[in-house]
Amino acid sequence: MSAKKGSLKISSENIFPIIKKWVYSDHDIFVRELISNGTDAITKLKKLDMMGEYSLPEDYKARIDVEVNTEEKSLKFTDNGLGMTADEVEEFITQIAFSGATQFLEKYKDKTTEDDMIGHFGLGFYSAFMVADEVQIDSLSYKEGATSVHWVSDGGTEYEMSEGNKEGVGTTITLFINDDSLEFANEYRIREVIQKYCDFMPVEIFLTKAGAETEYETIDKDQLLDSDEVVEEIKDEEKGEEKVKIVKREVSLSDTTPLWTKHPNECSEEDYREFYRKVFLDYKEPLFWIHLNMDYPFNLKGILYFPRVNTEYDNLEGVIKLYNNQVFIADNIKEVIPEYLMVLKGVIDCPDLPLNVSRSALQNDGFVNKIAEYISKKVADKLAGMAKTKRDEYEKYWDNINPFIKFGCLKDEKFADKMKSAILFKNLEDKYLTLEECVEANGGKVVEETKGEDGENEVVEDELKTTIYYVSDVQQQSQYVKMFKNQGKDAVILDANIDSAFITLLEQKYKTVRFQRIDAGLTDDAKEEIGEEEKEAFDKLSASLMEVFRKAVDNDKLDIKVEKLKDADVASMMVLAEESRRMQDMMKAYGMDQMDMGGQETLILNANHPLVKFVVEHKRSKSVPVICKQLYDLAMLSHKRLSPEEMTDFVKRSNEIMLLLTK
Ligand SMILES: Nc1ncnc2c1ncn2[C@@H]1O[C@H](COP(=O)(O)OP(=O)(O)OP(=O)(O)O)[C@@H](O)[C@H]1O
Repeated sequence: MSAKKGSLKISSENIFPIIKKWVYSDHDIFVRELISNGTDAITKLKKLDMMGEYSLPEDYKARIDVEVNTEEKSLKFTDNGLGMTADEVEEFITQIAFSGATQFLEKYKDKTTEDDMIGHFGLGFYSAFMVADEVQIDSLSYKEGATSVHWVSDGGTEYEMSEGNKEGVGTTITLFINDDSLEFANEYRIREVIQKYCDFMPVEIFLTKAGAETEYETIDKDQLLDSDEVVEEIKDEEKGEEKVKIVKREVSLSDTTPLWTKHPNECSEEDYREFYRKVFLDYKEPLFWIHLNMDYPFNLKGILYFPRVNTEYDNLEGVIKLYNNQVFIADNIKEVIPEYLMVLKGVIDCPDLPLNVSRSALQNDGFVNKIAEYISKKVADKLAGMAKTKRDEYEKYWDNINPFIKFGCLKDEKFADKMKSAILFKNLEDKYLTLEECVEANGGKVVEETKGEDGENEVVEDELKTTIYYVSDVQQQSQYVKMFKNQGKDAVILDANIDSAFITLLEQKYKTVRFQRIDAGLTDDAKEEIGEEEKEAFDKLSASLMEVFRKAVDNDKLDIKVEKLKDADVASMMVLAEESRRMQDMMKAYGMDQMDMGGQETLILNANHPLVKFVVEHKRSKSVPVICKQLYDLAMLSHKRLSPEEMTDFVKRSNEIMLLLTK
């Protein structure tokens, strides 16, 4: 061919300055773009072979070679794909790719944050100019009689094309790295970038350093492969061993058949664990995983892991890596993965995703919403299935996974519906019960729909509801737990932050169930009945106790109730109506806990206890104010945390009381 010069047609200003100072924080994406172009070229060549339009050499092995030349400050990307003729370079590179890149930049040049975009697909070949002053293409097309072509452009608007000397079908793209991007002319940096984007590319990728000395390795002779280049045979007569020195075998940077592309039946438990360690660098074993594998109505493969998290110390943010045909796109794309699944770690590969559009468009994309729905459904199916068929195993995970499941139920009604019988409650004996089992144990029945004749949801009277008692802090509420156990009653442990909102959701859904914290009130079983004949005297006693206590703790609004408790060990306790507690929890969640919403605690005094009796009988004693304050604080302690001042007072007073023992 005769040498040809030309200029890239642009309407107004030059796009290259824009490309160079392109706002991506990740200039490194050119690696992904060039390697994906090479992969596409290889796929096309294989297709031509399958269609009988070309026949691949017997020993054909698809590969992409990346060569870094630190002296020349250049990078070469070579693929053995279908190659391009001079006309095709003209068409694909100087026309289509160029106008594609121009359009792309036009669209995004005003967007300053990365958040506005997803995936950055689309800039393509011209992304090379983000890091290079000059780019060369050497290509030989698969077509019969094709001659090789050499194209060069120095990042201006001019290019030159002439006959080249590329041997072997395929394409080499050479980048002469600009001074601002010299980091990419370093083999360690480039290895890192390839691993970031191309870890699971479907073609093997080899990285070499120009001018590097040949490396060797010694292996047992019986390990020798046909492809090995033998340098020397080593015989150890004494040991009777035969070894061979070979040129060090190449190791591909990409795993071309990542686990998610395999059928679940072909993967062992250890495969899943190893993949998890490798991809997420998390050496804590995952709890379990879900392998997604779907062809219809859209293509989606992936593996989602439930990580073992320590909710107290670890942050709950997971990582979901998104791929398009094994090419890494981005982490944690909220639009594709339902928010409550963001605690998981996993990979999702979806070739059908429209990745070159902005995030705001994704939010309203029906297809993207369907993917999110599908993922959510699969997770629910897996959990519900496990709860049904492997209950023991599921129970073991429950403490770990329950906050996430509850969050999911609050966020997504469909998920909540599917999880209905997979929600567990741990009781005081560390047994796990479903809601149904809990309600039945309390003599009730779960009724989901309580619609009246007019179709409206009926209000169910409290008396007709089954109450499930719960403990939110086993240590703090131990006094109540003991009382409960003594009465032969049971309660469930709900100690996650999310539980308050979650039980409210359950009560809305199941109108015949209500939840009450164990210290929300006194159950009838806890107190002795007061006979008619003693009522008057008892009321008097109550009134006088109230007066003494209110004075002692200096709070004339303090709500006090005197009861005869069956448990003689309990002198005082605090109760707070469930509605008031939920209101307080809600206020706390909205950061408004400073606001006084009324709904005070009630101090219960046990008229059967000797200390309370002492107060009644010795109202004028000097010890009475101290006893009252102490009883009040003790009741408070097992109810909520004391403030620092209250705690200081309590400790000081306790010491004073002990001093009395020494006298
Ligand atoms: N290594 C290559 N081998 C063969 N053809 C190539 C190669 N690189 C680029 N091309 C041709 O140039 C065209 C333009 O490439 P470019 O990377 O700019 O866009 P694209 O790959 O079509 O789309 P995108 O990168 O946005 O997904 C490609 O469609 C392809 O026909």
